[in-house]
Amino acid sequence: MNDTLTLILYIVLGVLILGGVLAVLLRGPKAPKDGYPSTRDADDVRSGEDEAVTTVERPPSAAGRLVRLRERLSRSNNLLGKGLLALLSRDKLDQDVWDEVEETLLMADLGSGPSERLVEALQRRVRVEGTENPAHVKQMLHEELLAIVGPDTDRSLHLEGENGNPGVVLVVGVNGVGKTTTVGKLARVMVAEDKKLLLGAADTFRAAAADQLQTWGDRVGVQTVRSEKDGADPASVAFEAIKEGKAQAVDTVMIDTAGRLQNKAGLMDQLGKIKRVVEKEAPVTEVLLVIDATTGQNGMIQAKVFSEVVNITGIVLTKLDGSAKGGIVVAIQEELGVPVKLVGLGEGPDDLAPFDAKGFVDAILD
Ligand SMILES: Nc1nc2c(ncn2[C@@H]2O[C@H](COP(=O)(O)OP(=O)(O)OP(=O)(O)O)[C@@H](O)[C@H]2O)c(=O)[nH]1
Repeated sequence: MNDTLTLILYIVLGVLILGGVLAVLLRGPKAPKDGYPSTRDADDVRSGEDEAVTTVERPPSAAGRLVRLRERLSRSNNLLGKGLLALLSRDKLDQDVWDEVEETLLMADLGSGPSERLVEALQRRVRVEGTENPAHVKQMLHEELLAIVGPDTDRSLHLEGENGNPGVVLVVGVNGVGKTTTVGKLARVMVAEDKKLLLGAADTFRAAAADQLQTWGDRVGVQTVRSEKDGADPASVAFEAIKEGKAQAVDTVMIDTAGRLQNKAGLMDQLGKIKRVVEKEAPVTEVLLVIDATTGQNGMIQAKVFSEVVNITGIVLTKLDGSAKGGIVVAIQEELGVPVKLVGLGEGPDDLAPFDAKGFVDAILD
């Protein structure tokens, strides 16, 4: 009896010990409450980081964007439109009125040549068509302004290359005009069109500039080629970007350049070198000069200097949402003989629109 009791006691004790050992073994290692302070291998993620890594935005297409952004263009430029229409609604369109019309156009940065031509064309039509009816004159103004902005100008962007090369887009302009922002916004447009692209951070003056570009790229899953060294040779970063772009068979490589240059000789050296070095790998298909629309005459001077240094193929006019001087579109095209291809109408990621002459004139006058 005693032996049986002892045996049962031993069995119960054995089961209890075995159960305890199994419970400890099966529980596994305990993770720290706030996650591990650093990653241990490539697939490991720090707590809270997993979402940031996997969230890639799908930006909207750029088609019809000027229509969405028209309100902003109207808001900043409707004083010009209203001023012109008030003048042209006067009972008598005498020389004083025409002088005031010309002054209003000049104030909106249209430039002296285009302002004079526009007034002459209107005067001629009023005389020939023999009417001063405000609605009719408004229609004439609409048509003549549109003619001067260039309704048939080819404003297509050359973003893709030929013969197996990627398209190479250089984005140039002085600092602060919105270059990096424009590259970021344009990258979104291309991603929306299912294009494969790569960014090159050739603005090596500030590490923050490359960070800013990379942030734009990361949001839409686009890689940025950059140098970790401040002040690295911009041409070599651009070259690496093109090489990588070719290896990955992307459609386009977009290069953001620095504008912080002291003088024309420095600018010429740097942009010239970037272009030369890049073209060892693939031809440059588009050189976009970014101009801040709020800088008026200063922007025009910058445009001239850049156009003497590099062959500009398109203008991006930024901050048109904050400028009442939309006439700069005409002045700059006239001065450089290069079309405005894109306009920036806000700080939002999708506030960049293809420039459309009719939409622009409608926004100012209607
Ligand atoms: N309102 C408005 N702001 C804009 C537009 N485009 C750019 N900006 C703002 O302009 C500022 C300068 O833009 P960046 O892209 O950093 O200019 P950047 O030319 O690259 O300047 P650096 O890197 O210093 O050479 C930023 O605050 C942008 O948000 C626009 O179309 N409208």
